[in-house]
Amino acid sequence: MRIPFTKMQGAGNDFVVLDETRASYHLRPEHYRFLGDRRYGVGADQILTVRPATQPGVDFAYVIHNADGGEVEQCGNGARCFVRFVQEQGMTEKARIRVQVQHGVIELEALPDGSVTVDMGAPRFDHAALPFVPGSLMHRTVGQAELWQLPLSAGGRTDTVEVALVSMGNPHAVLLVDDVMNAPVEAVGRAVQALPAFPSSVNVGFLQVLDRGHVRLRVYERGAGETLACGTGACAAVVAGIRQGLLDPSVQVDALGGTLRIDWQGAESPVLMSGPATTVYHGEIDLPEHPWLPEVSKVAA
Ligand SMILES: N[C@@H](CCC[C@H](N)C(=O)O)C(=O)O
Repeated sequence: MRIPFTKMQGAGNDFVVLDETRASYHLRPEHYRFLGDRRYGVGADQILTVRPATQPGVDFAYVIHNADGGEVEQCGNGARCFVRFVQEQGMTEKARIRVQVQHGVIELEALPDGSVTVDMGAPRFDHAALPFVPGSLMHRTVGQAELWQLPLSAGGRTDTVEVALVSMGNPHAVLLVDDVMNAPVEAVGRAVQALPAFPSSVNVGFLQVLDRGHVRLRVYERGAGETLACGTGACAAVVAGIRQGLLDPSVQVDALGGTLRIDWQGAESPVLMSGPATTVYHGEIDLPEHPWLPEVSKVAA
């Protein structure tokens, strides 16, 4: 089957975008994995599929798959690219769009300067929302945040890292670091994801606070490995920093691939995320009925 696609990126977090508003391709997880593969397919951190809305008062639905083929609840950078996509394809003339994602409805606004602001909804901290199963893990309270001590074993040694847990619809564990460029992002990210306390795995953010309105962030994503930026990761990291009393309500987040602005007034107020969204190219790909990829090409679980 030959299918059209659009390659997009938001702050370097890259996407294959599919339009299923007129026809459904009935793709299986191995197809998404193939599309996301950088050698055998197109290559992307996530695959976004635009579909018709199934609820009143909502403009579109979109479904998100990680590069490993797993479906996920939410994607911040993807939401901004989604808006650009439906505008550029002439699918809507609205500047404000309501869209269904797996975990609810989010609102997006295309700004005249070409950037997009997304209302990502209120963060949640209850364990069921992540999900997080603490068992006998210890925690302490700093400001309004609970910091959980996670034991990580590597090379015969056990270290402990402290994380704040935030759900932005999808799960995030956020660690504070002094120097994010030299943080062991992959080793610690993989070890945290593998803990039984995170039965659905978790996105792991490494946050360096530069000042009360400016941070650096790297994220080891569930199902994609380290990406150049993670929108929900930026929201979660800023929320975690504000709750620990380290950050003001409006923060510039420098990711490896670009800059995002995150605003949060606390409590039940929504997290607002602004940043770039760019179309890279349009193409078509022949999708095998039974795509094959070597084990070695598997992305992080
Ligand atoms: N890159 C994304 C997040 C994509 C989903 C994430 N990997 C997960 O599994 O939850 C973003 O910009 O938010």
